[in-house]
Amino acid sequence: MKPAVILYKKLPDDLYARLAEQCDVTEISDLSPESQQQHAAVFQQAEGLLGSGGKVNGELLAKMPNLRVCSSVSVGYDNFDVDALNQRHVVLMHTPTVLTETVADTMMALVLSTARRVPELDAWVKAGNWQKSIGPAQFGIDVHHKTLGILGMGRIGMALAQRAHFGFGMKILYNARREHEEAQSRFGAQRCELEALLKQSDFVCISLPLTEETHHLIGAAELELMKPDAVLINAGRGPVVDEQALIAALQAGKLHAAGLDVFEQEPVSADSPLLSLPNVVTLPHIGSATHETRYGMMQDAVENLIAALGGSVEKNCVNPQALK
Ligand SMILES: NC(=O)C1=CN([C@@H]2O[C@H](COP(=O)(O)OP(=O)(O)OC[C@H]3O[C@@H](n4cnc5c(N)ncnc54)[C@H](OP(=O)(O)O)[C@@H]3O)[C@@H](O)[C@H]2O)C=CC1
Ligand SMILES: O=CC(=O)O
Repeated sequence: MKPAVILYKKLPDDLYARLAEQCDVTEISDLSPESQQQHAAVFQQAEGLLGSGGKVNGELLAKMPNLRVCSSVSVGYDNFDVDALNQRHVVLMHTPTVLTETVADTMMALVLSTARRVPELDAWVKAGNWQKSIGPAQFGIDVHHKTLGILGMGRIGMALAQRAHFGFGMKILYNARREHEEAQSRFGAQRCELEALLKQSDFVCISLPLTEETHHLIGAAELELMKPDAVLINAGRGPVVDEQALIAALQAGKLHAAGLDVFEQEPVSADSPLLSLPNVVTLPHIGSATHETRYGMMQDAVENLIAALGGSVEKNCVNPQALK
């Protein structure tokens, strides 16, 4: 008999067919309490769960006594209670690597668009304001040969460093829990304490996961350490930055600009002051959102689920120890 699987994300037809060939699939819209109530019997039976977004915690696991594998269409897994999964011997699969280069492209886009004020000046031109030669009021700041500080020198941090160093001649600083020798040898990247990185960087780029340690890692005190003409880029998770502190720092002119792909609350509230500050570039969490990469992530998530349901967790598993 095929294992019962809940799918809470739309898949392209070919990937749906591949999943359905191996699993007995029930599609639902999301993991909301209403959905859990409406499909209680399906949750009760399911051995696998595939999708993205939504909290998977002890409360949900209690409704899924047969669950063996969760497969997330994301690399970040802060919405999963991994301790609760481990206790229940449920393995969690995710999609690192396939999205790395695309997310690094997005971060570089935020670096360039904040420095050169691309969205702001685009709106200015389209509003008919370009009536004579531009002057200092339209100038930006250079990116090339500046110092880029990376918080979280993992897969995405490395791909960003590659672009910044080889493409833009930038000096690379980083903060991570351990030394990354490859970053040193490939990009001459220097590992720094957080305080030194914040003081020295022209661009501070966050590619950190959200954990208890990284929650509000960047608050008022940290923003105060940054140069007044520095730019903060966050494509990790919103709550790594204390958003109220960031708003206050931007309003007080303590930073040159911010580029944000992630927010404390998503979608960001329409009345957030971040949306009316001209020096803030906002994106709707599109780090990995290209047709090619999103397809690749869904494909990996399907294969990860099938492999893990068959007992194979060599690749893309967050908690292989849960199988023991
Ligand atoms: N905006 C978007 O659309 C996307 C956002 N993301 C976010 O990016 C994150 C990173 O992805 P990826 O690069 O693949 O992950 P990795 O696991 O490869 O890298 C994470 C890095 O963060 C470092 N780190 C973790 N905790 C701390 C800490 N407390 N202090 C300092 N450094 C720390 C790790 O350090 P060490 O090396 O020392 O272990 C590691 O270098 C994801 O978890 C997700 O939240 C990912 C994809 C898309
Ligand atoms: O935010 C996206 C992810 O893959 O993590």
